[in-house]
This record gives sequence, structure tokens and C-alpha cells, in this order.
Amino acid sequence: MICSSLKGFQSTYKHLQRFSTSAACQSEALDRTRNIGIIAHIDAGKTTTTERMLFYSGFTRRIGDVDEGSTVTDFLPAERARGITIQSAAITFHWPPGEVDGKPIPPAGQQDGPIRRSSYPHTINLIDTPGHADFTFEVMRSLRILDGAVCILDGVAGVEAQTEKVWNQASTYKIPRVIFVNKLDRDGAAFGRTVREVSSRLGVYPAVCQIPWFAGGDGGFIGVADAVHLQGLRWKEGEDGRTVKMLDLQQLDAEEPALAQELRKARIALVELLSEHDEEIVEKFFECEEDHLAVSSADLIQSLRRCVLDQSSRIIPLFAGASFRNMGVQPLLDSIVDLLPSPPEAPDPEVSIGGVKGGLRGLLSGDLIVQQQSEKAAVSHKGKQHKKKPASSQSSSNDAISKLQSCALAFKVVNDAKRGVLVYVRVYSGSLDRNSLLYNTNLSLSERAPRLLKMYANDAVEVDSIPAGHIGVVVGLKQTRTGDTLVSYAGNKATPPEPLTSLQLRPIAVPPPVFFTSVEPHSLSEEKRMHECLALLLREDPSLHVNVDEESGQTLLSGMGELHLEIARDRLINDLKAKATMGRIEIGYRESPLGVSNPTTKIFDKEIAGRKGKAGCTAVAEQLDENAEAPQMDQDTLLVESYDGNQIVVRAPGLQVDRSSRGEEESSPLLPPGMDLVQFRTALQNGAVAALARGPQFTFPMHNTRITLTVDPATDLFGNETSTSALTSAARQATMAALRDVQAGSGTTMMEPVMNVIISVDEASLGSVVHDISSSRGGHIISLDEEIPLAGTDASPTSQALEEEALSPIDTSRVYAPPDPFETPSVGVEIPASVTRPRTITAKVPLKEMVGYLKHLRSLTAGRGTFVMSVDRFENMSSQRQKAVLAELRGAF
Ligand SMILES: Nc1nc2c(ncn2[C@@H]2O[C@H](COP(=O)(O)OP(=O)(O)OP(=O)(O)O)[C@@H](O)[C@H]2O)c(=O)[nH]1
Repeated sequence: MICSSLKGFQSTYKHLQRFSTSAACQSEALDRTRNIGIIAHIDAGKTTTTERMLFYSGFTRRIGDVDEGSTVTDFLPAERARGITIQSAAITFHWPPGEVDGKPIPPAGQQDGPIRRSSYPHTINLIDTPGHADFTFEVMRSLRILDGAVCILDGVAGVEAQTEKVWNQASTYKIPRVIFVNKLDRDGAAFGRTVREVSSRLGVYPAVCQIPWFAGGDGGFIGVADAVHLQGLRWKEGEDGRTVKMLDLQQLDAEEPALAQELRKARIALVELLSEHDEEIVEKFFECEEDHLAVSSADLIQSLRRCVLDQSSRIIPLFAGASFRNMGVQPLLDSIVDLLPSPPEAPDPEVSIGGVKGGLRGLLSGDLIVQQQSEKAAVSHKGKQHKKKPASSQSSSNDAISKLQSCALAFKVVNDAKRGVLVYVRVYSGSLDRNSLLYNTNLSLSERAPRLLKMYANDAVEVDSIPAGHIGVVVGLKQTRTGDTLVSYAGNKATPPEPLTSLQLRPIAVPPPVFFTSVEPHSLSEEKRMHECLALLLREDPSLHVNVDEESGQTLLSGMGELHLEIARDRLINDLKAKATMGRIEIGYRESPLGVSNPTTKIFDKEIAGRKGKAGCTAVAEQLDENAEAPQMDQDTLLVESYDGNQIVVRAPGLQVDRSSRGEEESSPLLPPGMDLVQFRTALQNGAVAALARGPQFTFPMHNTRITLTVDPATDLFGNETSTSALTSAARQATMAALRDVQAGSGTTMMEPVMNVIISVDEASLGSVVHDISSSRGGHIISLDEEIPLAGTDASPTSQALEEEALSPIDTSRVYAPPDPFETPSVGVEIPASVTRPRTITAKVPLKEMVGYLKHLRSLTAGRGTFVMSVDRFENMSSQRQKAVLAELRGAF
């Protein structure tokens, strides 16, 4: 017998392409769409499982093999070489195979009836998320566009540190999930233990829908027993897995009685678990005269679905398999369609607009009230926004929101050798149409969308529009970066009406870079091309930063981890073919003032590009007190901006700003001709930012520094001669002088990145690991066995969701898990749980001491320990430590 989902298996890749003509694409019903991602610890089998999904859906003709480097999803050469997934590729396929439009759709409202969702084709948009700790930010960026996720666990390793981290990240967006326990064919696979770990470490109730089928109870892994359908599924070893033998409970009783018995237990546990959280299944249970085995599979699937969509139940369906052996993947695909939400069923995506946060649906329905920004809230962002007018009426805000035609999130920018720069978007409302004007609310600029595509890994189909809930690609955007929000709006104004200009979909904080390296072009003529390539890299990944050191002329590239920069190097040199060399990867220290400078004034007076430029500026540099309140915006203060851990304040007393006009049009009669207030502010701010990139004593970028720039219109502005570049130069010189002044006076200190580290070890190694962290590495142990959510720098929008997750602990003794055949010795001696009990150490450790830590941890823990870390903060270094680090750095050259 063939698995029901595979009956229609005939589709070929070509066939799907033909299906995806633009008209067909647009009519794909939203309720038959799943935007999902796969999350996992590195090497748990994401790529292998994805490849099997593509094969069974008819998308590929042969099974790609990760180890051979021929997979569809990991398509960048750098990924192939490393065998890990570093770029999120969005792939669209159909499950079960077939034309989504070709089959009759069950009438509305009947989807929950007897017809199983997985019995008719659905469109699955699969986003492959990266698994390495260095790519936390990238993980968050991909996660936030998902409506559901599959979490893959390695059945041997169980729940790993990275799994917990990604799991928590998914929790911040309340993403409904199912779990797939993979690699059950491997020696040492322990399904039962993994199930228990799911409850103890992830804090959820595992709804065990399948249990593994080991031949004869303790032989090889040959299939799964399904507690929902009460049947055994057996795959033939060595085949491609398309043929599945299905055995009902009676057949299973005859063939594998012990498994059949365990399956009954699993079914009882499943019904019991669901009954604790879902009233409707209780009713069905009573209708079946309290016979757990008599509850229909359709009722169970509906109950599971309700629980998955209602996150408060904390129920996570759990499946079993070995994707490398082609086992268990089709039922997993069925579960994606059956249990994970369609876009309208997914949690309302968070937006921020006009200083208010809430859900997008609430915003569109008028439930989320957006006030126009008040004077006090006028602390600017990236120097683009500024002091706003006194609150305007609520109705103008509503009018503006009613003009919103569509909004979309650019979740990935990829440079494609054939097609140019591709911007992957997830559309959240309305429909993104070809040729529409898109306003980028992060960059405050508009771009047209000349071409739209639907992507099939390395292949694409042109479409006229991408409707809400769907994922597609915009080709031809010149500026948009990964993570930017794009909106289209009614009317033909150059910018959308406020507050739409500030609409951000699922905003995330960019963590500070903690490693850097120099990038040198091979020759002067290569420099331009190198900078173009770097600009592209930054569009792809805004967590990379590029900085040109004005004094040495060196280009510095900084990022979040060593691997992060190594991948950037690969992209730059091997993929983008920039003729450049990268230096050593080093820790990004910072410099910070220990006091306050005298006011230092500089008048810049020089020809710039053949034009006389003259401007003046006074700067004060001081230590920024994190706890002190930001300066108030007043008549003379034009800007208070936080930037990379520093704060820039721009003041211009006596500028006579005319605040009668609206927003961006603020002006002053005293400004140089042709210059508006935005240009004035931005020019000064740019000067300070450039100077802050290099500290006066140690040459590391400044941190915890407040620069106050003051321009006196009477003495610092010189009419036509004061260009924006002259203002920038004056601000830069004044800031540099102020930094030198503070160094000469109170002095400056070096700061180093300190990491929030979470280490997982077993009881036996706990002592040595704790000792090593606290004595040899200068770390502080924060807690044992208490998961402290990683700080805001973990790219999490807020730790609130994690706090919410920290609900009552799960009573693991009540969690059903089948016994593991290879777990306990046959002599019946139970290994005390305490010896193998996983322990979690949370500590703060200087990043320098964590370089190469994995190897050391492995040696301390017989290879079992794992850890994850994220930047906590920059901390002042003692002079002794400063000396030691400087000596080491100098020695390196
Ligand atoms: N024995 C066995 N090996 C597997 C299974 N699934 C994956 N593997 C192997 O595990 C290794 C990692 O698999 P991948 O699919 O690359 O894992 P991944 O999670 O995509 O890894 P990254 O892309 O690096 O995050 C490869 O060598 C696979 O062949 C399985 O079911 N059984």
C-alpha cells in the first residue's frame, strides 16, 4: 500500500514550473499556503530533510546529498564547502504534489470536517534558516516572517544548546511549531530521552504522534508507529522512501506485538494530553465511550491543530524519522499542512508605527490607536526623523493608515549571478504589484519594483503581483537591504503620509559587531569595485559594518563572530570576485572617555572639490551615563541620536527655526541658501560619527561617549560657503579635538565585549567547567540550571515573550515517552539520573576568553558539552588587562 499523500506523486519540476504562471500564482488560496521554516541545532539534518521534502513533492528528480555538496537549498559555494546552511533560501513547492488550483477546494468552513487538509495540494513556502550561533541575527530575520516552523532534533544528541536558543527565538515571535526527531537510525539514538528533554528543556508538552519502529524491538530503525492513525509505517531500507508499507493495528499486533502494545500506550497518552487542553476532544472522547483507541484520527488532528495554534496550551506535536534514510519525511510534510497555520491563522505580526507598538491586523482594523509623535518623543532615529509637530489629530493618523495599499518585509537580499540583486519579500497586507512605488521606511526613500518573481530555489517565474501572505522576490531595487520594511500607498506624493513613514514590521535590534578585520584592495584600481562589493554585502547582511579609518585609509569590516567574517570574506573574494585581501580577524575593542572635555571649536576653511567650503562647530566629548536621561529636545536642540553605543546631540541656539510648516519642511532663515534643516543636522551628525570611529588613544571605535555639537549661526555659518561637506568636516575636526582633549585631561579607557554564555554539560563535568570559566577565564557565573533569557543584544525584539514563556514548570514525570531500547543496561541497573542529568551554566565572560572555547569545552566534557553566547555589553577593562591585551595585539603585528 502506498501512503495516501503519495498517491498523486507524478509531478515533475517542469510541471510545477508550468503551473506557476503568474495568474495561477496569484490565485493560490491563502488558506492553502504555509510559510514555514526549519529550525535546528547545526547538523541536526535541516538540509537533508529539506532535500527529501523537495524530492517527495516532485520538485527535484533526485535526492540531493549534503555530503556530496549537491543540495538545492545550500546553493552558495561557501555553504557547499562548509556543508552548513548560511543563507536563508526561500523555496516554494506543493504538498501533496499536484496543482493547487486543479483540485476542488472543500467548501469554506468544511476544512475542519472529515476532509484532511493533507489530502489536497497546498503551497509550501519553505525558508531555510541558518543554524550557527554566529548567524543569530540572520536567524531572527528569517524567523520573523514565518507562520510556522518545524524544529528538527538530532535523536542522538537530543535537545542541544543551539536548539534551545533558536527555540526561544521562535517563541519571541510566538511561532507555532512541530518537532521532528531525526537520525533515529544512528547508534545511540534515544527517542524517549529526547521527548523528555523536549519537556524539560524547551518547557512544552510533547504530543508524541509517532514512536520509532526498531525491527524486533532492538534491531535497526525501519519505520514509525503512528499514534494518530493507529498504524505502522515501514520503509524499505536502501530505497528512495517513496513506497511506504502501512500496517493497521491488527497487522502490527501480528507482526510486531510489542510495538503495537506501545502504540496503544502512545495513543492513550495523546488523547489524555489533548484532553487536558482542549474541551472539544473531551467531548469526542465521551462520544466514543471513553475508549482512547476509538477517537477518530480526524478528530485528533483537529484537536492537535487547535492546540498548536493556541500557544497557551504549550502542546507541541512530535514526529519521528531518519531523513537521511528516507524515513518519516512524508508524514512530516502532512503535519505541516495539517497542523501549522495558514497566513491568516498565524499570530498577528508586530508593527511599530509613530512610537506605538501593536499588531498589524489591529492597526488596519483601527484597534491600534496611533498618536502622532509628540514633542517629547522626538528623539531621532538615524538622523532621518526629527522633532515633530505638536500632536495632530487622530483622524489624520487614521486617514494615513487608510492610504496604506500594501506592506512587505524584505527578509533577504541575495546577489544572483544571473538575475542581479534579488530582494525576497514577505507581503503582509494588500498586494505588492509590479511597477508600484515602494517607500522604504528604514531608509526613508522610495524605489520602484520593476519586476516580481516567484522563486523555486535556483529557478524563477515572473509574476504581476505578490498578494498578502505570500513570499516572492523583487528584482531591480537599488537600495533596499535585508530587514527593511516597504510600503505602497494611495496618492502620488513622494513620501507616504505620516505616520506611515515610520511603519516597521517586526523591528529587530541590530547587535553590535564584536570582531573586525581589515580589507585591502590588491591595487588602487580595484578599490572602487571592492567598495561596491562591500556595499552589496552590507545590503545582504546589515549586521556587517564597514568603516574607513580616515587616518590610515584602511577599510575595516566588522561583524558578530569569526565565522560571520569568514563567510563575508568568502562572499567578497570567491563569490563577488573582489580583488582584495582580508587581514586577521580580531576582537573589536572600544575606547571610552573617563570624564568630560573642554568645549573645542574648529573652523574648517578649505576648498572641497574645487569649491570653497567654510563652516565652524564646537564639540564637547564626555562619558555617557547610561542611566542618565537623554537631553530634552528644546528650541535649541535639533537632534538627540543614539548611534552604536554613543549619543550625538546637535544644538544651534539662535537658529530661529520656523516650526510653522510640517515635518521635514522645517526651515530657518539663517541656514545657508538651499540647505534645509534635515541636511544641516545630518551633515553635522555624519562628522561626529566619522570621528567616533577612531578613539584618540587606542584607535578603537568610541563607545559610551556623548558628543554635543553646537553651531552658532553668527560665527559658524558663512552663507554660500557653508556647504554640507564643510559642516561635516568642521564637526569631524571638532569632535576629534574634543576626544583628544578628554584623553589629555581625564583620560580614556579600553572596553571589551563581554558575552552572555550558556553552557550545557552533564553533571559529571559541571565542576571542572565552572572552575575553568571562573578562574581561568575571568568569567562570572550568573546561575546554574536557570535559563536567563539572552539580553536584548541577542537580536531579540524583546525578552517579554521569553518571560511569558517562563510559565509554570512542566511536570516531566507525567510526560509520555516510549522506552529506549538501547538506553538502560539489561542487568536492570538504573543509572542514577543525576549523573547524566543535563546542567546549564549561565555566565558572563569576556569575549577574548571565549575564542576557541568549543575545543576546550569538548576536552573538558568528553565531547558532550555545548554552548551558545551573545553579546551582553562592553565593559571597561582594568589597566592591567588593558596592558596585557595591548601587548598581545602589538605582538601580533
Ligand atoms: N545517520 C543519519 N545521518 C543524517 C540524518 N540526517 C542527516 N544526517 C547527516 O547529518 C549531517 C548533517 O546534516 P545536514 O542536513 O547538513 O544538517 P543541517 O542541519 O542542514 O546542518 P547545517 O546546514 O550545517 O545547519 C550530514 O552528514 C547528514 O548526512 C539521518 O537521518 N541519519
